[in-house]
Amino acid sequence: MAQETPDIIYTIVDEAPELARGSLLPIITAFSTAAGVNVETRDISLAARILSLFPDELTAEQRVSDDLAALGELVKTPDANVIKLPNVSASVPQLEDAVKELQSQGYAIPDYPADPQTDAEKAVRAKYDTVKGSAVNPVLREGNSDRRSAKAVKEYAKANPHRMGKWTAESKTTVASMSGNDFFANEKAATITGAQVGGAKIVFTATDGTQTVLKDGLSYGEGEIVDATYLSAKALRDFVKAEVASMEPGVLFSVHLKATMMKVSDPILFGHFVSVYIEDFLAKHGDKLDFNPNSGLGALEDLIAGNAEMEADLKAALAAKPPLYMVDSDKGITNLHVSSDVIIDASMPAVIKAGGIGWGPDGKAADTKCCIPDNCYAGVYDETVEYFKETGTLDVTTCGAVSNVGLMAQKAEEYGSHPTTFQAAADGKIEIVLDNGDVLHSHSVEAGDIWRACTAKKAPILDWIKTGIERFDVVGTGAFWLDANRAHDAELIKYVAPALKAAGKDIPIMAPREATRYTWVEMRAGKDVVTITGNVLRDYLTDLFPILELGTSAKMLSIVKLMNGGGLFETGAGGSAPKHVQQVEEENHLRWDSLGEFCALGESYNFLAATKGRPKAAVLGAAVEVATQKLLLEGKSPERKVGQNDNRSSHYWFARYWAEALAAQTDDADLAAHFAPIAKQLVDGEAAILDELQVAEGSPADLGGYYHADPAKVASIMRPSATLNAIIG
Ligand SMILES: NC(=O)C1=CN([C@@H]2O[C@H](COP(=O)(O)OP(=O)(O)OC[C@H]3O[C@@H](n4cnc5c(N)ncnc54)[C@H](OP(=O)(O)O)[C@@H]3O)[C@@H](O)[C@H]2O)C=CC1
Ligand SMILES: O=C(O)CCC(=O)C(=O)O
Ligand SMILES: [Mg+2]
Repeated sequence: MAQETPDIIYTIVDEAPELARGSLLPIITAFSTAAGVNVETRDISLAARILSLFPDELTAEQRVSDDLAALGELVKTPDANVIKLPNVSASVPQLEDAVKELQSQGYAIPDYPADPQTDAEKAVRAKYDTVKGSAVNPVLREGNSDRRSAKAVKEYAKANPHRMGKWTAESKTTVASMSGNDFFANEKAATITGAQVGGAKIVFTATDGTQTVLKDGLSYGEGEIVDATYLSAKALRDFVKAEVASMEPGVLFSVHLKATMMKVSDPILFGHFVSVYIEDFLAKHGDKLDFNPNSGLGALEDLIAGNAEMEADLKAALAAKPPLYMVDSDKGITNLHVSSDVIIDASMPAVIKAGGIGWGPDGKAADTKCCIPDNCYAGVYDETVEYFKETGTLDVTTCGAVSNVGLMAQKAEEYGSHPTTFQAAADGKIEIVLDNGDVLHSHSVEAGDIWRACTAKKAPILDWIKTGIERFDVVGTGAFWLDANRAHDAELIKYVAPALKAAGKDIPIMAPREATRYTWVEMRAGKDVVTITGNVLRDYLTDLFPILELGTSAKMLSIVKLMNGGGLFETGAGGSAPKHVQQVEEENHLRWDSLGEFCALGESYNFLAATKGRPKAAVLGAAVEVATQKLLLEGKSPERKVGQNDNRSSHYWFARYWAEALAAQTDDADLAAHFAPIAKQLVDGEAAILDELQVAEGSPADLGGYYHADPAKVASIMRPSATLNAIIG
């Protein structure tokens, strides 16, 4: 890292937002420089994170610094002002692809050891495990989450409703969950106090008495909520079998998990769905193949490619089961292809937005059974599905805005649990043993069961309650989503209820299912509603409501108020839209909407102005807001098809409106004088610029790599207008 902390750090990431950065960041940098604001980048892409693991294998020129680790330190300081774009949370197949790509580019990094045997392989695997799954967000999110739509964005969505599928009472779409023995049912929780404060370990004791320390060196503080639970593998398999057996004709089968964030537990859950679905095939060929069902059908197809008998048997095994919900029916990619393809926070809202519809192997829309095995949060989707069956499609022209305040800081709750999640190697018990000798939690488990421990620390809890109350005061309607009948939530309520009483606030506390219905009813009546939730619901709800209200969660403003005073401004609430990259490769049209980036940028300037006394940053921020509103009103956001506005042309309009707003403002005469001629050039150059941006559209684009694209190629694809480049300078 540079000696001095930059005013603003903009992240280098992957996939569509990274392509968008290629065109947007030069504009941001040029405008910032004019106001004396310095913007630097830090690379948190999957490729960079992989390369930073192996300095010894790389040449001096190839080595990259561990920017994520440096940022992880920065966010603990008041100086942090980071704009964080969505990045890939890699599944194992994605990680393997990225490694192969880097090797093909001449980086001598080791293969990903799928089944490490030697110590050397185990060491390599341990390194790769640190970049697997959701490995960035938990490091940077040293604060709680505040996500909402900017007023202009919401008003635009009401005036320009997106397409929605029709909900009818006859829909056969359902949500199916286990009847017990899941994480929800088996949860135990306690709040650490007095002599319990201090170290702890997690110990597995097999039925024959042998003990294994699964995790040592844990440390719990005063007031920290610690919970533990497990999900029975046997109960899960029984559930999957029963749900497959009870399918109605014409309905698609699907499973919705979060294998990226829950990178230890959910790939295993996914694997059970895969192995039940192709049980006939595995019974016949399983022994001959080195196949781990957790990797999905995509990996199996690769493994048996060219073996006609196995290919035919796999086809027959799948045909013997109900039709699967498809990720991409044109390409034959099913729900069970790879665990990172169907991510619940995006996939369930997509089904609901479409009117309870998924796409089947025949490419036709159909009702869908959505399996969400664990009951902790499945009720949110079940209640939503039932609510829409009863009440019909949401009217986006009249509904209110749903915002969220989420407990997230310091790896709160399930999303911090991967280091303390284990699959039981045999029958026995798993316990959390405190240094004072207390057994905090104990569970009897069977081989294969998935056990996990989660924590929520006191300071983040108190900050979350305070922020929740503040937002409630602004919004006027809302609730704390906590279930008094769930062990963890009951401990949290012991914080929330007294805090509400002390503050004299009458904010309801409701279990997720009840709160879901309450929120739909109120927002449908036109009221704005704030949902004050834990970490998982923060993630789920900030996709669910925006995807229905705004068409996409990419348009959300996503602020992380860091605990030590800094600011982290995430762009949107959604992901990195891999489909958008494919479209660029095929026909050089990027439909990624940078609205989330615009919102984050405005906030970041305002934060800089407020915390560092930088009035010029405030002028930039105010002008960003004016430009964003105008862009929406003038309909200059990206559209889906070649020849329409795309990401690049929308950035041109953004730059132009931004320069015009800076030229027109009267708070800073120097900036007005600087931007007046730039605004004029952008106006005069309109025809030439739009023409130059259009030229290559419709033909394939070579990015020189997927995870590690060639910066020169990306720059030339994303900045094809010489006229615009000359003006931006
Ligand atoms: N904060 C983070 O870092 C996050 C990262 N991810 C990562 O993103 C990847 C993809 O996840 P996935 O679940 O497919 O979700 P995405 O949010 O990437 O995509 C879902 C769909 O939402 C629409 N969409 C999303 N963002 C935009 C945008 N800016 N402009 C226009 N449309 C948009 C697209 O619809 P359409 O195709 O119809 O245009 C897209 O196909 C994964 O690798 C995941 O790990 C996911 C969530 C958050
Ligand atoms: O980190 C991830 O994998 C996803 C994060 C996410 O979906 C969110 O915060 O909304
Ligand atoms: Mg999310």
